[in-house]
Amino acid sequence: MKDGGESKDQQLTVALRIRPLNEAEVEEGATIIAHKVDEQMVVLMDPMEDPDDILRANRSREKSYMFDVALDYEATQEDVYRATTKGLIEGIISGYNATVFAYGPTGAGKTYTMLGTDYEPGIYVRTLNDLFKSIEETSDDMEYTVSMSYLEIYNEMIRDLLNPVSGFLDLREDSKGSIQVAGITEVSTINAKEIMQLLVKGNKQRTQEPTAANKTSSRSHAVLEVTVRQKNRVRNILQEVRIGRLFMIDLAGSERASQTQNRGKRMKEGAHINRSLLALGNCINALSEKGGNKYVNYRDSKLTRLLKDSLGGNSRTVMIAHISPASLSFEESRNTLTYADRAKNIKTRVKRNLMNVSYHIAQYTNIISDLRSEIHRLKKKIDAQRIQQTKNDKADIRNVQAEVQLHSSQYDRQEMDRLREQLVTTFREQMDIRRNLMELDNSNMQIQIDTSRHLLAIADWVQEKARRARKWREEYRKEIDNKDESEKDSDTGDDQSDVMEPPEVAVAREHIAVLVAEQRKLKRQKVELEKRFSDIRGRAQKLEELLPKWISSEQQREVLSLLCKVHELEIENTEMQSSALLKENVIRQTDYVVQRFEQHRHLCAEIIQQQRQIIDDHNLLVPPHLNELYEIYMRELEEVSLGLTCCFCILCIFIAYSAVLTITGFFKTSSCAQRRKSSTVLTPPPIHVNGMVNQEVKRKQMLTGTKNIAVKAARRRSKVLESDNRLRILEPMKEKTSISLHSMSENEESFYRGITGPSLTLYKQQQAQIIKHAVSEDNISSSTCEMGSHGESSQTDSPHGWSQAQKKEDKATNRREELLEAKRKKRRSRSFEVNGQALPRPKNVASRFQQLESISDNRFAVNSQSQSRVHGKTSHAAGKVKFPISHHAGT
Ligand SMILES: Nc1ncnc2c1ncn2[C@@H]1O[C@H](COP(=O)(O)OP(=O)(O)OP(=O)(O)O)[C@@H](O)[C@H]1O
Repeated sequence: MKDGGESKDQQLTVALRIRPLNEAEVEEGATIIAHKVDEQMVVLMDPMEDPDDILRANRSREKSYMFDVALDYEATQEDVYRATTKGLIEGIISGYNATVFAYGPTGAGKTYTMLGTDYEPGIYVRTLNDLFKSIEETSDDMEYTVSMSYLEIYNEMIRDLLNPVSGFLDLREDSKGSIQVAGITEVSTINAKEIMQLLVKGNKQRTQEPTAANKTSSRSHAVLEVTVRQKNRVRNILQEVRIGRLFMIDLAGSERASQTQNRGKRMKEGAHINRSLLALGNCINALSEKGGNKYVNYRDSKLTRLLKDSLGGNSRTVMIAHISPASLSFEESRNTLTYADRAKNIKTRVKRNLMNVSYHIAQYTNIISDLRSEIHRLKKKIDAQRIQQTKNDKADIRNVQAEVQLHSSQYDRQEMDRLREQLVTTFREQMDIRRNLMELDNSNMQIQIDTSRHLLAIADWVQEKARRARKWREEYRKEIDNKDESEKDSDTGDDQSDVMEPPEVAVAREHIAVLVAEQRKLKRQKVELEKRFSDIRGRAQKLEELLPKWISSEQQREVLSLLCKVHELEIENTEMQSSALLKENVIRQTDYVVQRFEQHRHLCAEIIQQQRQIIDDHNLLVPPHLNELYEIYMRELEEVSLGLTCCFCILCIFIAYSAVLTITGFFKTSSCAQRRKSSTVLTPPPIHVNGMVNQEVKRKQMLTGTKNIAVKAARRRSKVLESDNRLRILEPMKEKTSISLHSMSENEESFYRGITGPSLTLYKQQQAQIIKHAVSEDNISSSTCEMGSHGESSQTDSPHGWSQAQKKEDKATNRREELLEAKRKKRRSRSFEVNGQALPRPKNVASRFQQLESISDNRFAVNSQSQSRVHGKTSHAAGKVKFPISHHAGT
């Protein structure tokens, strides 16, 4: 399912209805305390107020409330319907979700509003009538299907009101996060009359008991769901299916035990009702809080779980609050008004539910139906042939032999019919399994997409945390600067930025765990299905082999083989559909991967900027090739109004840049100097070079927020790379890293020796390991390594080494380019793989990958050139370069 258009925030509409005073209330001498002042305002007066009581004069509990609509005893059912629900119908038909729910204490008139009476029908009937009218008006162009379900939540259990014998049902959250009632009866209807009959039938099943507060008190929450699916009759290439859902909910009334005088079973019901309404109240409270990270606990009751989308998700929602005007109900009315008042602040985010069904899939369906009619025709032909043959046999008196053989041929025919039946059954079974496998693949894809969505939410939080940590550090640094030296020594500077993880992130983690479990389950199911499929296929093949033995005429044989062919085609057809859907999902999955790269880019940019800031702030001298890399990075930023592809190549530069920082131990050294200057030290992330972490750097890293972000970023980066090996991101990285390692000159090495002193041995060991790893993993990187090292040695060994080295470098660059081109070709020809299945690569994804590949390759070329330049420069300018050692020594 795809989102249709933009989503927009929408405020919950709150209406208030005051019912007329009833006989019982009049008998008890109640006065009217709730008044409608105007179309939107109501006033509730305190019945305890005594105008002559001077002491209470300033403690008035009279209060006025504003709502979207205010209705009193004068309002008819039609008025209520028009003011609250009529406006939703157009939206439902266009594919929006909507909810109308009646809220209020027991006996306040909720069922009257929603269901009404035979003479004064309520919102259910009026809405459905109008809905069908609208459908009829547009049915020339549009094709509609309407289905409905009706359930009640009684004592925290769900009952199907259209099929009460089905027992209690469970609520399940599907992979898209929307709540479904497992096993609920969904009746497809074609007209309003039928839906009304179903409604009446369902209502009879609803739990209703007389209580002291209401003779026909509903002891359950009733939920009527109507789903409208709409699609254009004229077929387009991309056919849209709009799905609008309407929930109409008649809640049970909140009640006070004293008022209802309930005992035993009734009291238990009341407790359940109150519990779920309390949960609803809590959700309303949480949702109505403005700003901040609000956590809404929908899980406390079935009612709130079911209303999740209506309250906080994708739905236009109308709440009709009900109160009695009687002075006896003051407390209940006040509570209801307070909740309704809060509910006004709730915002939902509505979007149209569109499903783009590729018309090609519809075409495949047409092919299937064509094939079916072909099968039908062929079967008829077989029968006709059989009759004809029998007639001929009887008419031809000369063929005495045929009479003799009649028995045996009849036996043959029976046997063949049996065989044919078996064949058809096995084909049908195969088709079913194929379809199930297709559905499993789809669900699996959906799970992967959802997992990515949740991972993104977690990644967002990690970034936010890093931002907060940075802010805190800056403030802390400022504070430290303001303090004098003695205070600095005593101040340990505990990190105050450690903030609690928001509930959404915890929920995202929970969801991921659930999704992983679900994925495992699907995998098991798939294995089973595949096994069954291969068994059935084997059986079908055996049957096909047996066929010719039982067939008496050539014509019949042909017909039957055609029949088989038809089934084969049908199977192929299903496979095509499956692969089309898979491709669509792969595209969506790729979008998520791209999003994740985008996030990485932001993180990388931040780290680079921060590190650069430190270098600038403290006038640190950096090795020239590092500067070179930084320049390329900055150029890259300036050049383009960065598209997606650039985030990838910048990420690569960042990796090379950080790898150089890490490998050279630059920050190790500068951090020592830094530490003496200030208490805040930032270190680069431990970069995974061909899967290894520079342990020395890791050990030296200070306990700052940067470390956490960097470690997480590195981990995430390596995960992303693993997960999408099609991008072959590691190769340019490896190449870059190995080049940066090997293109280091003797001078540079001595420079590092000077800086790092004792850690040089360790650094050399690591370097050797990295190179070994790179060589064993990739031919290209190994060849570049070799080339790099040759260039170096000739450069340093010979006095005329520069020109020779230059030539060798050029040769090496050419060789590298050749190898890359070969690799690129190989990559392009490679098929697009999903779950081990080879698929042709979809056009737009292929072009996106090509962009990424070419940029990464270009980047590599530029980078390797720049490396060569750095190489040359360093050896020439060795005498001029002022290395950080002087800075270090100076400090
Ligand atoms: N606006 C109204 N006009 C006339 N009668 C009404 C109105 N509202 C409610 N009533 C009557 O008041 C009585 C109680 O109403 P209703 O059963 O709808 O209350 P309720 O809020 O659904 O109660 P419960 O939560 O106990 O089910 C019914 O007899 C109903 O006909």
